[in-house]
Amino acid sequence: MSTVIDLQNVSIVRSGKPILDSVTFAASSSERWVVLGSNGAGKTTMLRVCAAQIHPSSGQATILNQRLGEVNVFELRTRIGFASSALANQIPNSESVLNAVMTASYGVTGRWNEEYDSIDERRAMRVLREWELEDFAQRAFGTLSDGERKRVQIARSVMTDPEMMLLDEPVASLDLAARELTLRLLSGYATSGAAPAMVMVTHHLEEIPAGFTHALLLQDGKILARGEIGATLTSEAISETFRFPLRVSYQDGRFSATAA
Ligand SMILES: Nc1ncnc2c1ncn2[C@@H]1O[C@H](COP(=O)(O)OP(=O)(O)OP(=O)(O)O)[C@@H](O)[C@H]1O
Repeated sequence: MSTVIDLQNVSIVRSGKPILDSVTFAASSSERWVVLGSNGAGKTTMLRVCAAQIHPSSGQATILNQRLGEVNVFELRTRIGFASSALANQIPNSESVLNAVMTASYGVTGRWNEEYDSIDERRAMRVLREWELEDFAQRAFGTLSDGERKRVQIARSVMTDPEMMLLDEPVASLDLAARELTLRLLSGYATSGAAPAMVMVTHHLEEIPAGFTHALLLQDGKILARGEIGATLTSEAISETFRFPLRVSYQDGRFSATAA
């Protein structure tokens, strides 16, 4: 077991305001974290620090044993799987699904002049199969439904066999069937022995895949609570996080919340 994320007093300041405020957080390779918080709490910002996409304004961020500010982030990013809508928006609509996944090998979103080996293509096809996307391999990315696009984002993020996987709202806005299919696949991946460390951002307890082990609650850029998932996702802590009285339930590995 090794530490994959080590944030020490990390602050991110934008327009003179701290949007992450002295965050100290560590995650190890055997942990699957969910990050919850209301709109604007700083979840995506924190995930982008972990993805080596932004540097702390102050404090230290060490990702996969590389300290941000002292390393080539382009190399580091190839070791990190990152699935987000912002990244998916950069994939050209005309790109085939196979290419949308395969181009992750080069850290690019559209195919240009890179030379791919047949091994890249075989791996991309295997990843598409694992995420139940093989029938879409030759379809243009722009013709997919939201649910299919979200799964392509995830498939793309695992293409490089990453040492850490970061997911920004991987099932937000999906219909019930698409959400449950994606959560089942994510849960299977999270609980397979080969899975890397995972950190997933979401707004909804219903969107936490079974098998996630830890939770972190953010509010106004600060950590309110963190720890083992069952002990952290209490009605009290979730009510405080969302500043609304909520009751948390747990059944068959899944959490849910309703107004108290
Ligand atoms: N470049 C920027 N300049 C100024 N403010 C910013 C900048 N980037 C983010 N913010 C602000 O920082 C806060 C945290 O943003 P972030 O996207 O991390 O929140 P979030 O918890 O992911 O929110 P949501 O759940 O709505 O996606 C927000 O209030 C946002 O408006």
